[in-house]
Amino acid sequence: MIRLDGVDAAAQGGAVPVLRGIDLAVAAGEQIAVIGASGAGKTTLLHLLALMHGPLAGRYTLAGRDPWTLPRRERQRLRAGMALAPQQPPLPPRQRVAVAVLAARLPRMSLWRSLRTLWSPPDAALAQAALAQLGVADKLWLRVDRLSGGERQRVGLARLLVAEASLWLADEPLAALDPTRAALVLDVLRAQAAERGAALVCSLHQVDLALARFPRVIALRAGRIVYDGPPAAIGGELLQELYRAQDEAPPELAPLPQPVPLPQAMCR
Ligand SMILES: Nc1ncnc2c1ncn2[C@@H]1O[C@H](COP(=O)(O)OP(=O)(O)OP(=O)(O)O)[C@@H](O)[C@H]1O
Repeated sequence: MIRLDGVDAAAQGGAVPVLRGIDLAVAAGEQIAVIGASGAGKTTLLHLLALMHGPLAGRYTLAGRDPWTLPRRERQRLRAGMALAPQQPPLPPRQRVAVAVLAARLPRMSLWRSLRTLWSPPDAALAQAALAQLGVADKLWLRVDRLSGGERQRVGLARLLVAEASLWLADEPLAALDPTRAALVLDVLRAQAAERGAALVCSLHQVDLALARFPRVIALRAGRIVYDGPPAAIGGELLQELYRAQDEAPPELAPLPQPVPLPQAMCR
């Protein structure tokens, strides 16, 4: 489905390489977790896969073609086959949840149908079914700015379920959820992606869930893939190495200056 060969890439809006020498293949219907410390390049990798920006070096191949050599329209058509759920879903605050969810289907719709969807969503039942899977069906007609952080995140994920995409990219989809809800939501994402035959690439800080629920795990450290394979072969040493910066003792702080005693007159 997708191949990256020797790819260097900057973060979106950046110019210097954040990812270096990335070799990676994503097959149709595969489920992959991407782990790594903050700043390791997980979001950049997901954005790169989603065709949000091209590589600085190396080659991106989708279904045998390099999308970055195609006309923009053609590339947009390829992009319409992918759905990205960003860390913070960019949902218009005054929009109804039903409209926000169904907006994920707009790239595949005619102009007339997309205008109708935004005005009076004809597929509200579809949005409701997706929201129900994620435990937020009762929010269908609520305004987006009335949602809690965790509800908002699940509305963002409901967009994957309705998007009719063959590649789902979820960037830290559990960040705003409590541990019980996080495991349930991850199971729904995995089951629904499998049912629809979509590949799922998911960046996660919950390493335990990544190792327990995904058949393939990619570990990034400082923009390089340091592991790509089944979770069973990931040892404690590799995990320590991945998150080493977090384990290091904090730098010794210089002592704070002693408070200067105020003159008696100012203390009354
Ligand atoms: N617009 C930008 N310009 C330059 N550098 C950027 C830009 N955006 C992000 N970066 C840098 O790119 C690196 C990788 O960022 P990225 O968001 O991909 O990491 P991440 O692994 O997803 O982190 P986190 O787990 O904290 O979300 C970081 O060092 C970050 O500071």
